[in-house]
Amino acid sequence: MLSAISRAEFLFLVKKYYDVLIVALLFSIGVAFFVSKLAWRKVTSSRGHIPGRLGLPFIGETISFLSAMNSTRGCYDFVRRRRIWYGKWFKTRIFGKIHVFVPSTEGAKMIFSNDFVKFNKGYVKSLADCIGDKSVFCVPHEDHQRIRRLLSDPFSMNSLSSYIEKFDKMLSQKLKKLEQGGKSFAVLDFSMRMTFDAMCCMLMSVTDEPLLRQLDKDCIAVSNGLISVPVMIPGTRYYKGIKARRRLLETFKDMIAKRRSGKEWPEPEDFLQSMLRRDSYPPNEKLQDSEIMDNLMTLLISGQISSSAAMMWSVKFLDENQQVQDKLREEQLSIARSKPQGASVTLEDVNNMSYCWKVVKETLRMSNVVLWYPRVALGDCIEIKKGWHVNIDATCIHNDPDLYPDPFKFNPSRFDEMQKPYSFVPFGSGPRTCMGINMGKTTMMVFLHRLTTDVNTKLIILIFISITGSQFHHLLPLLFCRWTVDDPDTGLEKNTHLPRLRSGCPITLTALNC
Ligand code: HEM
Repeated sequence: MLSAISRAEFLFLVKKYYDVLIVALLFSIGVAFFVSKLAWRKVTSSRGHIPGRLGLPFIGETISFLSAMNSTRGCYDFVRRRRIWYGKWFKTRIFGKIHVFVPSTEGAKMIFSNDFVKFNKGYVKSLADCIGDKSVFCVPHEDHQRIRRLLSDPFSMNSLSSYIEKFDKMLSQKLKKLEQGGKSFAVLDFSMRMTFDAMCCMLMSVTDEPLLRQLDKDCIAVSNGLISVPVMIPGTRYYKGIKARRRLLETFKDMIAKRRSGKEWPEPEDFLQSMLRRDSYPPNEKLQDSEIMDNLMTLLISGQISSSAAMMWSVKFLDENQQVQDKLREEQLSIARSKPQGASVTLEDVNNMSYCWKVVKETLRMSNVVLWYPRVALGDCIEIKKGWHVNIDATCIHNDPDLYPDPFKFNPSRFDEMQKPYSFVPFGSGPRTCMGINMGKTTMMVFLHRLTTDVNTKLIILIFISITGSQFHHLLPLLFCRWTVDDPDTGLEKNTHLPRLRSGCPITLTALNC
């Protein structure tokens, strides 16, 4: 079009109609402002204000929140109740801060896509004190990008591939022992230990059992202190978290010193080594020791707690939905049959587990191991004021019957259909999306593979099937490893920000059901 008129003609038109152009420009700006205002109004509430109760200054509804935290219904009960009283959008005041719960895909989109621009991560003092202010969770925007980029090594496809094989070997050995023992065990304890050991091996090549258990104990104490009252009183979660952090830092410092002096040199290179290799790199291409240590802690804790809770919920949901379990077992057995006896699961196998991935997605949708994602408004944004906390309520989005018909039914096949944007956000979205998304996903899939296929009697059954003929193939899923949940209690753990069964979901593995 521009080429159709000459420069001189263009200048002539601008000169002649400049007043019309200015009016058109101002009009467009006005329209854009009006449209964005309308969009945000639609996002917040049709009534133009956010309902809710702020209560007394500072205290607000803190006591109700703490009492929900301290109940076996879990802290989301606080949100659930207010949603019944005020509707989907509501505001409240907790520990002196105003919080708005954002329950819609439009709201999630608005916030996720404006991360660092209009919103920043919201976190409490105890979190920064326990995990460290150099953690990727807490650092400001400028450092966040660099740290995130430099932390990406363990999440490359190569690292993931070797992680899967190591994790699988570890897992199948431990499961076999448990199945032989025939005793009840809590899935949560088991999955916490498995994920922690696998992360320690990958990040720092630690395999020594006493050291692993000490690190594990300290990381759990740090994780328990993340959301606590930040006062150093002996016996409190905060106190224990800070003490555990100091012990962890000592151990990490010791490890770093040994590696720098050449006393330890892991082969193949692990995450810590890949960080130390950068010692002579320019500042923006390496992490300082304090950044390495805070982020080691961050990866160990975030890698352990969310994956292990999700693994526990998958066992619970599959136990309550035997048809889904059978369908999953069928898929997993066909993968197991296509491999030599005793071979490890590979990344390629995981990529072929399409139904298993749907089971994992449905588990994450229903369990909501991260209930909501906290952000702070960096400026006024219509009804939201600067400094207010906005919580993207993933739980509400995942339970929305308009997005997920019959939302409390465990139905992995609902993921046969494409999801609407921002309607499935168990790993967050945008620049702060979970860094371990593939690791978390594959950890769960390898776990489900072993749980549904692995038994010592596998070979005997295969021989039996091949002798008796292929017409019995459909019985195969019935013959493999099954489990029974030994405690039907649905109460949740108290005083935690993660929904986890207080029973830890005890199960007994049974090799044969015939
Ligand atoms: C099923 C397992 C997992 C779930 C459901 C999960 C979920 C999440 C969620 C919801 C966030 C926060 C997003 C936000 O605030 O917007 C997050 C952040 C993060 N996750 Fe995960 N996660 C899982 C596994 C892992 C694993 C295995 C690792 C690492 C080994 C990991 C490392 C991280 C890190 C480092 C962040 C902070 C990212 C940032 O702020 O830039 N996660 N995860």
